[in-house]
Amino acid sequence: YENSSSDALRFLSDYNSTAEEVISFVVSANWNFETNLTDYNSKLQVEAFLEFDDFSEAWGQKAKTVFNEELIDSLPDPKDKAMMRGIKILGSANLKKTEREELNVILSNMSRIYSTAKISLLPNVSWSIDFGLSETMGKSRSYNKLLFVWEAWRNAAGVPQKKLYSRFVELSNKAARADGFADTGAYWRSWYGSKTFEQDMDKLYKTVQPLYLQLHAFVRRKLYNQYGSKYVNLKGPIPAHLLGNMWAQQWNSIYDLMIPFPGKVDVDVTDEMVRQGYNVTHMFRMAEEFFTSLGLLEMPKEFWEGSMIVKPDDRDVVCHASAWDFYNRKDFRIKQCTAVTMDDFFTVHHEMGHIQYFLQYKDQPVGFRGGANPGFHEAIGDVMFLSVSTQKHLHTINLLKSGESDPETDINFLLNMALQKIAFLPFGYLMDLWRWGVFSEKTPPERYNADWWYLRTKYQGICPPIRRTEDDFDPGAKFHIPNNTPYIRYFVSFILQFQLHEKLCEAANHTGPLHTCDIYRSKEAGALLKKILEPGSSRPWTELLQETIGTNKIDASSLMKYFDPVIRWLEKQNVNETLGWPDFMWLPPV
Ligand SMILES: C[C@H](NC(=O)O)C(=O)O
Ligand SMILES: [Zn+2]
Repeated sequence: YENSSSDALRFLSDYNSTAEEVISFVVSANWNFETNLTDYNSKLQVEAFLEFDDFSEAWGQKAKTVFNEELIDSLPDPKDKAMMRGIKILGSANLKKTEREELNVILSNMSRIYSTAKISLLPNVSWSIDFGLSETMGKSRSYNKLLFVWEAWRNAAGVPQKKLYSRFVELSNKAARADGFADTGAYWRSWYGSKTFEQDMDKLYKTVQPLYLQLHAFVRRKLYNQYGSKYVNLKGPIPAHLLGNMWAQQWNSIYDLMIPFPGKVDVDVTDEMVRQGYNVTHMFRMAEEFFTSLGLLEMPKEFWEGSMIVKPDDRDVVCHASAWDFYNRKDFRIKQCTAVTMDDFFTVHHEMGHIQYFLQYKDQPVGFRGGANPGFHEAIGDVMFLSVSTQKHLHTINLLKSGESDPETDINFLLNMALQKIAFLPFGYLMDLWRWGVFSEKTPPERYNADWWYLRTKYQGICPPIRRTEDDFDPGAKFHIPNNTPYIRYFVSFILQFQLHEKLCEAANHTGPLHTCDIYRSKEAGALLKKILEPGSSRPWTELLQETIGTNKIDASSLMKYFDPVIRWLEKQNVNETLGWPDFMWLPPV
């Protein structure tokens, strides 16, 4: 190739066809490891990632040496410019061979430590996070049993990661800085195309914080009623193990402690699913039919042949659910250790939302097979489930006897949704606030845990139920840290999904409150969604959003509109409550 625009375009098309084969090979090796966590598969996974580094280096160096900035700037199509710029980012291929190997081995080990961590409650009964531990955190109402599980999980899954993680940060930053980024966090934020992304997110969080404070005060009062004044301080942070979830990130498992109007129809249809003999395949087929009812694409046969939808009983796997694009325009899979529950029915839709996105942009060049920004990818499936979880839809699919609602049932429903969506917002925000601090080195290894708990108390208003020291590494006990999956995408998604829901409901000619909208079978809604998904990451997300839903901002007004009835109800419940946690340093007695 020489430094000419015709050669640049030839280079890009050659890259695109070669990249598919290499990426497909790497994804397969990664799949084989995550669905069978053996030493042998880890070795093959690391080797595949090293081959990908060689590929990135070869093509990246060529892009950097043959085509200069002026030429790239002169390319007429902004898509070609963007693609060329992407190829020039070498990532871990910037590192020496020995460092590349070290980095990939660390990532493989952190992933395996997390997914194989088990704790035993009884002799020869050991539980992993997905089978036993999460269920206990959701169901137990014993302060001390919750505490035992909460601490044991952090000892098994978090502590062993700490030294691996600090070395990972060094290597990851070295690679990012060689690409011209300040650190890994700056590289991750660059995917959102905003020079003021950190400020944007801080402003966005401030718009939803008042809603969170109302929910937090209400839930704290209910936990005070349940566990007493010894363990719950009505002016202090809530002990983190009492919220029904291993990470206190979503609180719907303790909804039964606070049902506003008991005796109404139960929005959690798990029992009915089991009664009707639902199996996992049926859950996947139901989700698929929701998408095809909108005129969107069905799952290809390779999906049904290749997916892993239940936990195998003969080997260790990464159970945390995920959706996979093999970048060969043929293989698309979900890996999920699915149980017949409403929570898992939600996750099936979440993961299938990713697959639908993959299918819609599969004919884009490889470099554009991604979300318009990562928050889009996390939002699609959740938007579908905002319709599926309505009484109207659950009645339509025969999981509820009546689709009729009334104001009190609405409050019940909206509180349950608030415990999933509003409770999540500070957690979704702080996960990468902590990591951006780590990558920028404001948070050095000797302050990993202290800074983590400062953010957990500052934003979530929760506190550790027992003393924490720097021998602990509590961030490591949350999947996305050892598995190096960025997280601000979920914060963006949990707000964006209500904007999309509102516009899809308009397209579906929905009338009435937003929270009762079900877009099922609306071809108009499907057509609008298709317009959002097809471009992948080939266009700036702000332009795409402006063109499709009439705004170029992530904005919480739709979320506030959806939850308005329950926020007003909470404000009434909280008239005598302290909002926030002025006793910031309070801790429960051990
Ligand atoms: C919200 C996020 N979802 C996901 O990983 O798919 C989580 O589970 O922590
Ligand atoms: Zn996801």
